[in-house]
Amino acid sequence: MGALRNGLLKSQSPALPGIGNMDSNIKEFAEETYVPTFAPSLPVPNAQEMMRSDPFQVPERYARNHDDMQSDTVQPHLSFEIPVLDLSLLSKGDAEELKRLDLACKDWGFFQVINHGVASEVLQNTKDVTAEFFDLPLEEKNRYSMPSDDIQGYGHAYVVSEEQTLDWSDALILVVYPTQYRKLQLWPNQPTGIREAIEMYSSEVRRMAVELLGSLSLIMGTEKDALLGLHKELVLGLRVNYYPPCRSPDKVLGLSPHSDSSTITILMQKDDVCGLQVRHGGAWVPLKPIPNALVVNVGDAIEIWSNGKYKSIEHRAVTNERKARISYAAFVCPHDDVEIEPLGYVPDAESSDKMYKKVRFGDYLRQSMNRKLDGKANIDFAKMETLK
Ligand SMILES: COc1ccc(-c2cc(=O)c3c(O)c(OC)c(OC)c(O)c3o2)cc1
Ligand SMILES: O=C(O)CCC(=O)C(=O)O
Ligand SMILES: [Fe+2]
Repeated sequence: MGALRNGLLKSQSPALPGIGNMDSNIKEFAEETYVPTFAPSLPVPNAQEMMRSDPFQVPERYARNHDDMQSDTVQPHLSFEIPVLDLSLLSKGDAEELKRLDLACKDWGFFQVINHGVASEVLQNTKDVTAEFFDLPLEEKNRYSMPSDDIQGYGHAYVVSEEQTLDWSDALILVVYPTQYRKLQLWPNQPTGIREAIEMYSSEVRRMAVELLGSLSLIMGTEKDALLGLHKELVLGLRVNYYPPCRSPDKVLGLSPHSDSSTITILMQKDDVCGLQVRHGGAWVPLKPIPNALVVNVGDAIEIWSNGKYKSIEHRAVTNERKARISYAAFVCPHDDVEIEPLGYVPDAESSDKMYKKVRFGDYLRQSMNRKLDGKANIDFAKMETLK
Protein backbone atom coordinates (compact mmCIF):
# COMPACT_ATOMS: atom_id res chain seq x y z
CA MET A 1 0.00 0.00 0.00
CA GLY A 2 1.37 3.38 -0.94
CA ALA A 3 2.06 6.73 0.65
CA LEU A 4 -0.58 8.73 2.41
CA ARG A 5 -2.03 11.48 0.21
CA ASN A 6 -3.24 13.98 2.76
CA GLY A 7 -0.08 15.50 4.12
CA LEU A 8 -1.53 17.01 7.28
CA LEU A 9 -2.08 13.74 9.11
CA LYS A 10 0.78 11.48 8.33
CA SER A 11 0.23 9.07 11.20
CA GLN A 12 -3.11 7.85 9.88
CA SER A 13 -2.91 4.86 7.53
CA PRO A 14 -5.19 4.62 4.54
CA ALA A 15 -7.79 1.88 4.54
CA LEU A 16 -6.24 -1.36 3.35
CA PRO A 17 -8.04 -3.58 0.88
CA GLY A 18 -9.74 -6.35 2.75
CA ILE A 19 -9.50 -4.66 6.13
CA GLY A 20 -12.17 -2.83 8.08
CA ASN A 21 -15.26 -1.66 6.37
CA MET A 22 -15.84 -4.15 3.59
CA ASP A 23 -18.64 -6.73 3.62
CA SER A 24 -17.12 -10.21 3.57
CA ASN A 25 -19.12 -11.28 0.50
CA ILE A 26 -18.02 -8.16 -1.39
CA LYS A 27 -14.41 -8.72 -0.37
CA GLU A 28 -14.46 -12.23 -1.82
CA PHE A 29 -15.91 -10.90 -5.06
CA ALA A 30 -13.42 -8.04 -5.28
CA GLU A 31 -10.46 -10.35 -4.76
CA GLU A 32 -11.48 -12.52 -7.67
CA THR A 33 -12.26 -9.69 -10.05
CA TYR A 34 -9.90 -7.61 -12.15
CA VAL A 35 -10.22 -4.00 -11.08
CA PRO A 36 -8.20 -1.52 -13.17
CA THR A 37 -6.03 0.95 -11.31
CA PHE A 38 -5.25 4.44 -12.43
CA ALA A 39 -2.47 6.94 -12.39
CA PRO A 40 -0.28 7.82 -9.42
CA SER A 41 -0.38 11.34 -7.98
CA LEU A 42 1.97 13.03 -5.49
CA PRO A 43 0.87 13.61 -1.88
CA VAL A 44 -0.24 17.19 -1.16
CA PRO A 45 -1.73 18.96 1.87
CA ASN A 46 -5.42 18.73 2.57
CA ALA A 47 -6.91 22.04 1.35
CA GLN A 48 -9.82 22.07 3.80
CA GLU A 49 -7.48 21.64 6.82
CA MET A 50 -5.08 24.21 5.46
CA MET A 51 -7.88 26.75 5.26
CA ARG A 52 -9.17 25.77 8.70
CA SER A 53 -5.78 26.16 10.37
CA ASP A 54 -5.06 29.60 8.88
CA PRO A 55 -7.89 31.15 6.85
CA PHE A 56 -5.74 34.05 5.65
CA GLN A 57 -2.73 32.30 4.20
CA VAL A 58 -2.24 31.32 0.57
CA PRO A 59 0.85 29.10 0.52
CA GLU A 60 3.19 29.69 -2.40
CA ARG A 61 2.34 26.36 -4.00
CA TYR A 62 -1.25 27.51 -4.52
CA ALA A 63 -0.62 31.09 -5.65
CA ARG A 64 -1.36 31.59 -9.34
CA ASN A 65 0.72 33.81 -11.54
CA HIS A 66 -0.72 37.30 -11.04
CA ASP A 67 -0.42 38.27 -14.71
CA ASP A 68 -2.21 35.12 -15.84
CA MET A 69 -5.11 35.70 -13.48
CA GLN A 70 -5.40 39.37 -14.44
CA SER A 71 -5.30 38.72 -18.18
CA ASP A 72 -8.20 36.26 -17.94
CA THR A 73 -11.36 38.02 -19.05
CA VAL A 74 -14.50 36.94 -17.22
CA GLN A 75 -17.82 37.70 -18.90
CA PRO A 76 -20.67 37.18 -16.42
CA HIS A 77 -23.28 38.70 -18.76
CA LEU A 78 -22.87 35.72 -21.12
CA SER A 79 -23.99 33.30 -18.36
CA PHE A 80 -27.56 33.65 -19.57
CA GLU A 81 -26.61 32.42 -23.03
CA ILE A 82 -25.42 29.01 -21.88
CA PRO A 83 -28.12 26.73 -23.34
CA VAL A 84 -30.79 25.08 -21.20
CA LEU A 85 -32.21 21.85 -22.66
CA ASP A 86 -35.24 19.78 -21.76
CA LEU A 87 -34.33 16.10 -21.46
CA SER A 88 -37.96 14.96 -21.58
CA LEU A 89 -38.24 16.52 -25.06
CA LEU A 90 -34.89 15.15 -26.22
CA SER A 91 -35.85 11.64 -25.10
CA LYS A 92 -39.06 11.86 -27.13
CA GLY A 93 -36.98 12.71 -30.17
CA ASP A 94 -38.37 16.26 -30.45
CA ALA A 95 -36.73 17.63 -33.60
CA GLU A 96 -36.45 21.23 -32.37
CA GLU A 97 -34.85 20.21 -29.09
CA LEU A 98 -32.41 17.95 -30.95
CA LYS A 99 -31.49 20.93 -33.13
CA ARG A 100 -30.88 22.98 -29.96
CA LEU A 101 -28.68 20.15 -28.64
CA ASP A 102 -26.65 20.24 -31.84
CA LEU A 103 -26.18 24.01 -31.50
CA ALA A 104 -25.36 23.73 -27.79
CA CYS A 105 -22.67 21.13 -28.49
CA LYS A 106 -21.24 23.15 -31.39
CA ASP A 107 -21.33 26.63 -29.80
CA TRP A 108 -20.73 25.94 -26.12
CA GLY A 109 -19.90 22.29 -25.39
CA PHE A 110 -21.82 22.91 -22.16
CA PHE A 111 -25.52 23.06 -21.32
CA GLN A 112 -27.85 22.78 -18.35
CA VAL A 113 -30.50 20.07 -18.36
CA ILE A 114 -33.98 20.48 -16.90
CA ASN A 115 -36.81 17.90 -16.75
CA HIS A 116 -34.18 15.20 -16.39
CA GLY A 117 -36.39 13.01 -14.23
CA VAL A 118 -34.06 12.80 -11.22
CA ALA A 119 -36.17 13.51 -8.14
CA SER A 120 -35.14 16.63 -6.24
CA GLU A 121 -35.06 14.52 -3.02
CA VAL A 122 -32.37 12.32 -4.60
CA LEU A 123 -30.30 15.38 -5.52
CA GLN A 124 -30.75 16.99 -2.11
CA ASN A 125 -30.01 13.81 -0.15
CA THR A 126 -26.78 13.29 -2.10
CA LYS A 127 -25.76 16.88 -1.39
CA ASP A 128 -26.64 16.60 2.32
CA VAL A 129 -24.80 13.38 3.10
CA THR A 130 -21.69 14.24 1.11
CA ALA A 131 -21.52 17.67 2.76
CA GLU A 132 -21.63 15.83 6.11
CA PHE A 133 -18.79 13.60 4.93
CA PHE A 134 -16.54 16.59 4.24
CA ASP A 135 -17.39 17.99 7.68
CA LEU A 136 -16.00 14.87 9.40
CA PRO A 137 -12.59 15.06 11.09
CA LEU A 138 -9.68 14.55 8.70
CA GLU A 139 -8.70 11.38 10.55
CA GLU A 140 -12.07 9.82 9.66
CA LYS A 141 -11.93 10.93 6.00
CA ASN A 142 -8.38 9.64 5.70
CA ARG A 143 -9.68 6.11 6.29
CA TYR A 144 -10.59 6.36 2.60
CA SER A 145 -7.34 7.96 1.34
CA MET A 146 -6.40 7.34 -2.27
CA PRO A 147 -3.73 4.68 -2.52
CA SER A 148 -0.59 6.09 -4.16
CA ASP A 149 -1.16 4.20 -7.43
CA ASP A 150 -4.85 4.93 -7.89
CA ILE A 151 -7.31 7.71 -8.49
CA GLN A 152 -10.08 6.23 -6.32
CA GLY A 153 -10.62 7.46 -2.76
CA TYR A 154 -10.24 10.75 -0.86
CA GLY A 155 -7.34 13.00 -1.80
CA HIS A 156 -5.89 14.65 -4.88
CA ALA A 157 -5.33 13.48 -8.43
CA TYR A 158 -3.36 14.95 -11.33
CA VAL A 159 -0.44 16.13 -9.15
CA VAL A 160 2.65 15.05 -11.04
CA SER A 161 5.43 17.42 -9.94
CA GLU A 162 6.54 19.35 -6.88
CA GLU A 163 6.66 22.48 -9.05
CA GLN A 164 3.10 22.52 -10.32
CA THR A 165 0.69 25.08 -8.90
CA LEU A 166 -1.84 23.28 -6.73
CA ASP A 167 -5.62 23.52 -6.84
CA TRP A 168 -7.56 24.83 -3.85
CA SER A 169 -9.68 21.70 -3.43
CA ASP A 170 -9.91 18.13 -2.18
CA ALA A 171 -11.81 15.33 -3.88
CA LEU A 172 -13.50 12.02 -3.27
CA ILE A 173 -13.33 9.90 -6.43
CA LEU A 174 -15.26 6.63 -6.70
CA VAL A 175 -15.80 4.31 -9.63
CA VAL A 176 -19.46 3.36 -9.49
CA TYR A 177 -20.05 1.41 -12.73
CA PRO A 178 -19.42 -1.28 -13.71
CA THR A 179 -20.10 -2.49 -10.17
CA GLN A 180 -17.20 -4.96 -10.27
CA TYR A 181 -14.76 -2.01 -10.54
CA ARG A 182 -15.89 -0.61 -7.20
CA LYS A 183 -13.28 -0.51 -4.48
CA LEU A 184 -15.70 -0.54 -1.60
CA GLN A 185 -12.95 -0.17 0.98
CA LEU A 186 -12.58 3.39 -0.37
CA TRP A 187 -16.31 4.16 -0.17
CA PRO A 188 -17.10 6.13 3.01
CA ASN A 189 -19.51 4.42 5.37
CA GLN A 190 -20.03 7.55 7.42
CA PRO A 191 -22.37 9.44 7.64
CA THR A 192 -25.06 6.79 7.63
CA GLY A 193 -26.66 6.46 4.23
CA ILE A 194 -23.82 7.94 2.17
CA ARG A 195 -23.19 4.75 0.17
CA GLU A 196 -26.89 4.33 -0.60
CA ALA A 197 -27.15 8.00 -1.62
CA ILE A 198 -24.19 7.70 -3.99
CA GLU A 199 -25.61 4.48 -5.41
CA MET A 200 -29.06 6.00 -5.96
CA TYR A 201 -27.74 9.24 -7.47
CA SER A 202 -25.33 7.40 -9.76
CA SER A 203 -27.97 5.02 -11.06
CA GLU A 204 -30.16 8.01 -11.96
CA VAL A 205 -27.19 9.71 -13.64
CA ARG A 206 -26.47 6.54 -15.59
CA ARG A 207 -30.06 6.46 -16.83
CA MET A 208 -29.74 10.09 -17.88
CA ALA A 209 -26.43 9.34 -19.60
CA VAL A 210 -28.07 6.57 -21.66
CA GLU A 211 -30.81 8.98 -22.76
CA LEU A 212 -28.28 11.69 -23.65
CA LEU A 213 -26.12 9.24 -25.59
CA GLY A 214 -29.26 8.36 -27.58
CA SER A 215 -29.84 12.01 -28.49
CA LEU A 216 -26.15 12.57 -29.27
CA SER A 217 -26.17 9.53 -31.56
CA LEU A 218 -29.10 11.01 -33.48
CA ILE A 219 -27.45 14.41 -33.99
CA MET A 220 -24.27 12.62 -35.05
CA GLY A 221 -26.27 11.04 -37.86
CA THR A 222 -26.33 7.51 -36.57
CA GLU A 223 -28.76 5.06 -34.93
CA LYS A 224 -30.06 6.03 -31.50
CA ASP A 225 -28.27 3.17 -29.74
CA ALA A 226 -24.96 3.58 -31.62
CA LEU A 227 -22.93 5.54 -29.05
CA LEU A 228 -24.06 3.38 -26.15
CA GLY A 229 -23.09 0.28 -28.15
CA LEU A 230 -19.67 1.78 -28.88
CA HIS A 231 -18.98 2.00 -25.13
CA LYS A 232 -19.10 -1.83 -24.80
CA GLU A 233 -19.72 -1.23 -21.10
CA LEU A 234 -20.63 2.12 -19.66
CA VAL A 235 -18.04 3.22 -17.08
CA LEU A 236 -19.03 5.86 -14.56
CA GLY A 237 -16.52 7.58 -12.27
CA LEU A 238 -17.89 10.03 -9.70
CA ARG A 239 -15.67 12.85 -8.52
CA VAL A 240 -16.95 14.91 -5.61
CA ASN A 241 -14.99 18.18 -5.47
CA TYR A 242 -14.76 20.10 -2.22
CA TYR A 243 -13.63 23.71 -2.60
CA PRO A 244 -12.93 25.40 0.74
CA PRO A 245 -13.49 29.16 0.81
CA CYS A 246 -10.43 31.27 0.08
CA ARG A 247 -10.03 34.76 1.49
CA SER A 248 -7.98 35.73 -1.59
CA PRO A 249 -10.04 34.12 -4.36
CA ASP A 250 -8.15 36.05 -7.05
CA LYS A 251 -4.90 34.32 -6.15
CA VAL A 252 -6.00 30.69 -6.45
CA LEU A 253 -8.04 28.32 -8.59
CA GLY A 254 -10.28 25.58 -7.20
CA LEU A 255 -9.63 23.43 -10.27
CA SER A 256 -7.18 24.26 -13.09
CA PRO A 257 -8.47 24.73 -16.64
CA HIS A 258 -9.02 21.36 -18.34
CA SER A 259 -11.26 19.46 -20.69
CA ASP A 260 -12.74 16.14 -19.52
CA SER A 261 -11.47 12.93 -21.09
CA SER A 262 -14.93 11.38 -20.83
CA THR A 263 -17.66 10.97 -23.45
CA ILE A 264 -19.86 13.33 -21.47
CA THR A 265 -19.76 14.59 -17.90
CA ILE A 266 -22.91 15.19 -15.85
CA LEU A 267 -22.35 17.72 -13.08
CA MET A 268 -24.41 18.59 -10.04
CA GLN A 269 -23.47 21.65 -8.03
CA LYS A 270 -24.61 23.52 -4.97
CA ASP A 271 -27.41 25.89 -6.00
CA ASP A 272 -26.22 28.86 -3.99
CA VAL A 273 -22.50 29.18 -4.83
CA CYS A 274 -21.07 29.92 -8.29
CA GLY A 275 -17.70 28.47 -9.19
CA LEU A 276 -17.75 26.75 -12.58
CA GLN A 277 -16.46 28.83 -15.50
CA VAL A 278 -16.57 27.78 -19.13
CA ARG A 279 -14.17 28.91 -21.87
CA HIS A 280 -16.10 30.69 -24.61
CA GLY A 281 -14.65 32.87 -27.34
CA GLY A 282 -11.41 33.41 -25.44
CA ALA A 283 -13.11 34.51 -22.19
CA TRP A 284 -14.38 32.71 -19.09
CA VAL A 285 -18.14 32.59 -18.64
CA PRO A 286 -19.50 31.72 -15.16
CA LEU A 287 -22.17 29.03 -15.27
CA LYS A 288 -24.90 30.19 -12.88
CA PRO A 289 -26.60 27.16 -11.26
CA ILE A 290 -30.31 26.73 -12.01
CA PRO A 291 -31.84 25.03 -8.94
CA ASN A 292 -32.21 21.27 -9.56
CA ALA A 293 -30.78 21.42 -13.08
CA LEU A 294 -27.78 19.28 -13.99
CA VAL A 295 -24.91 20.50 -16.15
CA VAL A 296 -23.66 18.43 -19.07
CA ASN A 297 -20.45 18.90 -20.99
CA VAL A 298 -18.98 17.30 -24.07
CA GLY A 299 -15.83 15.29 -23.31
CA ASP A 300 -12.78 14.44 -25.41
CA ALA A 301 -14.27 11.10 -26.57
CA ILE A 302 -17.16 12.88 -28.31
CA GLU A 303 -14.70 15.34 -29.86
CA ILE A 304 -12.82 12.38 -31.34
CA TRP A 305 -15.89 10.39 -32.44
CA SER A 306 -17.39 13.51 -34.07
CA ASN A 307 -14.07 14.41 -35.76
CA GLY A 308 -14.07 17.78 -34.00
CA LYS A 309 -17.61 18.81 -34.87
CA TYR A 310 -18.42 18.85 -31.16
CA LYS A 311 -15.46 19.97 -29.07
CA SER A 312 -14.72 19.30 -25.44
CA ILE A 313 -14.57 22.71 -23.83
CA GLU A 314 -12.04 23.95 -21.34
CA HIS A 315 -13.48 24.79 -17.94
CA ARG A 316 -12.21 25.63 -14.47
CA ALA A 317 -13.52 26.22 -10.97
CA VAL A 318 -12.92 29.38 -8.97
CA THR A 319 -13.30 29.64 -5.21
CA ASN A 320 -15.63 31.72 -3.09
CA GLU A 321 -14.34 34.10 -0.45
CA ARG A 322 -16.75 32.95 2.29
CA LYS A 323 -18.53 29.79 1.30
CA ALA A 324 -17.33 26.28 0.61
CA ARG A 325 -18.61 24.77 -2.62
CA ILE A 326 -19.18 21.12 -3.50
CA SER A 327 -19.64 19.79 -7.04
CA TYR A 328 -20.31 16.26 -8.27
CA ALA A 329 -18.84 15.35 -11.66
CA ALA A 330 -20.02 12.01 -13.09
CA PHE A 331 -17.62 11.04 -15.90
CA VAL A 332 -19.36 8.80 -18.42
CA CYS A 333 -16.69 6.81 -20.24
CA PRO A 334 -16.32 3.82 -22.57
CA HIS A 335 -14.69 0.59 -21.43
CA ASP A 336 -10.86 0.72 -21.38
CA ASP A 337 -10.60 -1.62 -24.39
CA VAL A 338 -12.78 0.45 -26.70
CA GLU A 339 -10.88 1.95 -29.63
CA ILE A 340 -12.18 5.41 -30.45
CA GLU A 341 -11.76 7.23 -33.75
CA PRO A 342 -13.87 9.57 -35.92
CA LEU A 343 -17.08 7.82 -36.94
CA GLY A 344 -16.70 8.98 -40.49
CA TYR A 345 -20.29 9.85 -41.22
CA VAL A 346 -21.02 12.79 -38.93
CA PRO A 347 -22.99 15.33 -41.00
CA ASP A 348 -21.28 18.72 -41.47
CA ALA A 349 -18.18 17.59 -39.59
CA GLU A 350 -15.74 20.48 -39.44
CA SER A 351 -13.37 18.83 -41.84
CA SER A 352 -13.77 15.84 -44.10
CA ASP A 353 -10.19 14.87 -43.24
CA LYS A 354 -9.71 12.60 -40.31
CA MET A 355 -8.36 14.82 -37.50
CA TYR A 356 -7.84 12.14 -34.86
CA LYS A 357 -6.24 8.73 -35.01
CA LYS A 358 -7.55 5.53 -33.46
CA VAL A 359 -6.76 5.38 -29.71
CA ARG A 360 -7.60 2.81 -27.05
CA PHE A 361 -9.71 4.69 -24.51
CA GLY A 362 -7.86 3.13 -21.53
CA ASP A 363 -4.57 4.47 -22.91
CA TYR A 364 -6.11 7.88 -23.56
CA LEU A 365 -7.51 8.14 -20.03
CA ARG A 366 -4.28 7.04 -18.37
CA GLN A 367 -2.06 9.44 -20.33
CA SER A 368 -4.40 12.24 -19.27
CA MET A 369 -4.20 11.16 -15.64
CA ASN A 370 -0.41 11.11 -15.78
CA ARG A 371 -0.18 14.83 -16.37
CA LYS A 372 -1.36 17.96 -14.65
CA LEU A 373 -4.68 19.50 -15.69
CA ASP A 374 -3.61 21.71 -18.56
CA GLY A 375 -6.35 23.06 -20.78
CA LYS A 376 -6.85 20.99 -23.91
CA ALA A 377 -3.34 19.50 -23.92
CA ASN A 378 -4.65 15.93 -23.50
CA ILE A 379 -6.26 15.68 -26.87
CA ASP A 380 -2.90 16.02 -28.67
CA PHE A 381 -2.44 12.35 -27.80
CA ALA A 382 -5.19 11.53 -30.31
CA LYS A 383 -4.50 14.20 -32.94
CA MET A 384 -3.12 13.20 -36.31
CA GLU A 385 0.63 13.92 -36.33
CA THR A 386 0.22 16.56 -39.04
CA LEU A 387 -2.26 18.55 -36.92
CA LYS A 388 -0.24 18.79 -33.68
C1 LIG B 1 -13.04 3.53 -14.03
O1 LIG B 1 -12.68 4.55 -13.13
C2 LIG B 1 -12.66 5.86 -13.51
C3 LIG B 1 -13.07 6.21 -14.76
C4 LIG B 1 -12.99 7.50 -15.14
C5 LIG B 1 -12.52 8.47 -14.28
C6 LIG B 1 -12.38 9.82 -14.75
C7 LIG B 1 -12.68 10.10 -16.05
C8 LIG B 1 -12.48 11.37 -16.52
O2 LIG B 1 -12.78 11.66 -17.71
C9 LIG B 1 -11.96 12.35 -15.63
C10 LIG B 1 -11.71 13.67 -16.07
O3 LIG B 1 -11.94 14.02 -17.35
C11 LIG B 1 -11.21 14.63 -15.19
O4 LIG B 1 -10.93 15.87 -15.67
C12 LIG B 1 -9.77 15.99 -16.43
C13 LIG B 1 -10.98 14.29 -13.86
O5 LIG B 1 -10.48 15.23 -12.98
C14 LIG B 1 -10.87 16.57 -12.98
C15 LIG B 1 -11.21 12.99 -13.42
O6 LIG B 1 -10.97 12.68 -12.14
C16 LIG B 1 -11.71 12.02 -14.32
O7 LIG B 1 -11.92 10.75 -13.87
C17 LIG B 1 -12.12 8.11 -13.01
C18 LIG B 1 -12.19 6.79 -12.62
O1 LIG C 1 -16.56 22.12 -9.79
C1 LIG C 1 -16.91 22.26 -10.94
O2 LIG C 1 -17.90 22.91 -11.24
C2 LIG C 1 -16.12 21.64 -12.07
C3 LIG C 1 -15.66 20.26 -11.77
C4 LIG C 1 -14.95 19.64 -12.91
O3 LIG C 1 -14.75 20.24 -13.94
C5 LIG C 1 -14.47 18.24 -12.84
O4 LIG C 1 -14.54 17.63 -11.75
O5 LIG C 1 -13.99 17.74 -13.88
FE1 LIG D 1 -14.14 18.89 -15.58
